Amino acid sequence: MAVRAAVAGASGYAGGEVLRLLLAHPEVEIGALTGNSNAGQRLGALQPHLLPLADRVLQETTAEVLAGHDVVFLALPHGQSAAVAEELGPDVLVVDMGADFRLKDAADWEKFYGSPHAGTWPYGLPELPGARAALEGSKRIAVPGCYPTAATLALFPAYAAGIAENEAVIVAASGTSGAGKAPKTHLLGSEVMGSMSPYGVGGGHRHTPEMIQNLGGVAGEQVSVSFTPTLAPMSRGILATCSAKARAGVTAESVRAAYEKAFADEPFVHLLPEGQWPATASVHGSNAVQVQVAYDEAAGRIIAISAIDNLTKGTAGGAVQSMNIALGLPESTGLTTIGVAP
Ligand SMILES: NC(=O)C1=CN([C@@H]2O[C@H](COP(=O)(O)OP(=O)(O)OC[C@H]3O[C@@H](n4cnc5c(N)ncnc54)[C@H](OP(=O)(O)O)[C@@H]3O)[C@@H](O)[C@H]2O)C=CC1
Ligand SMILES: CC(=O)N[C@@H](CCC(=O)OP(=O)(O)O)C(=O)O
Repeated sequence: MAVRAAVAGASGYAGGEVLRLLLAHPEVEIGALTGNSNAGQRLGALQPHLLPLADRVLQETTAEVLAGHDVVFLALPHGQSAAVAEELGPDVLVVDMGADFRLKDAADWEKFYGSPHAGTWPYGLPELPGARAALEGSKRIAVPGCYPTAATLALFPAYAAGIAENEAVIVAASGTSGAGKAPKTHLLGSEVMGSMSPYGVGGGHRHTPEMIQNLGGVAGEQVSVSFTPTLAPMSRGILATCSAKARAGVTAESVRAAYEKAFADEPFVHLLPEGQWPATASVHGSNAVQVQVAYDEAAGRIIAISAIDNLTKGTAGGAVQSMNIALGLPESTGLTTIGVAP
C-alpha cells in the first residue's frame, strides 16, 4: 500500500523540492499540499516545473488538512512547525525541514533563534555515527540545516578517527535558493549576479551551534567552530571548505584512511579520487555529496571540502532519505546520485 504524504509549505523552495523528489518515489502517493499567503492558488502557477501537480490547489496549513496522511513534510519558516506537529498526533511521521527540533541545547536555541525551544527530534543526517539507529521507526525527524549538512559530512570523519584537535574553521559558499523564495533586498538579481559576499560573520550564523553539536557529538568533547557563510551567484549548491588542526602523528595516509573508512558503505557520499576536487555543478539536483580531503603538512591542518545541492541533500533529499529509514524502506528509494550537467 502506498505511503500517503502531505507537504506543508508547498509553495516554497524546500516544499517544491520535496515534491519533485516524491513524484519520483515509487512508494509515495502525494496527498494534501498547503501554503500560507498562496493558499487557494494552483500549484502550477507557483511551481511550474512540477507539471504532474499543476492543477492541484494549495490549501490552508492546518492540522485538519494535514491529518489522515502517513507522512507530513513541514517546509515552513522557523518557529512554525511545533504547533502544527503537536496537533498531528504520535502515529504520523512528521519530517520537519525547518530548524525547530534540531538543537539539543535550549539556551543555544533561544540565543540564535530568539524564541522558546520546542524540543529535540532524531536528527536526519543518516551518515552521522548513531543517526540511523535513532531514525529507524521514528515518528519525528529533524532535517539538518544545509550548511551543517555540508560541513558535518566534510569534517566528522576526522573527529571520528581522533585525528583532529577540537577546533574547526568552516567557510562555505551557498547558492541563493538557500535563503528561500520570499523577496529580500540583498538577493536582488543585480546585487547577487557577478559577486560573492560574506554574511553572518563572527559566529553569528544560527547554523554554528548545530555544527558544534554534530562535531562535538562525534568527538565526545566540545569542538569550537568558526563558521563564515558566503553568498554565491548561483541558484543551488554549497561548497564547504573546512579545516581542523591535525593531532600529533597525523600523516597524509592516516587522514585518507579515516575518510575511506567513514564513507566506505555510504550510498550518497562520494570520496573523490585523490587530486579531484568537489564542485557544486556535479551534484546539481542530486542527493550526492562529493568530499575530498588533504593534509596540509606545513600548516599542520586537515583540509576537507564538500559539495552538496542545498535543496536536495541539504534539505529535501536528506528528508526523503531519512523518511525511507524511518519507514523501513531501502534508504535510497526515490533518490538519485545522478546530477545535471553542464
Ligand atoms: N532553501 C533551503 O535551501 C533550505 C531551507 N530549509 C528550511 O525549510 C523551510 C522552508 O524554507 P524555504 O522553502 O527555503 O522558504 P520559502 O520562503 O521558499 O517557503 C516558505 C513556505 O512557508 C510558507 N509560510 C510562510 N509563512 C508561513 C506561516 N506563517 N505559516 C505557515 N506557512 C508559512 C510559505 O507559504 P506561502 O508562499 O503560501 O506564503 C512557503 O510555502 C525553512 O524552515 C528553511 O529554513 C532548510 C534547509 C535548506
Ligand atoms: C543562502 C542562505 O541565505 N542560506 C540560509 C540557510 C538556509 C538553511 O539551511 O536553512 P535553515 O534555515 O533551515 O537552517 C541562511 O544562511 O540563512
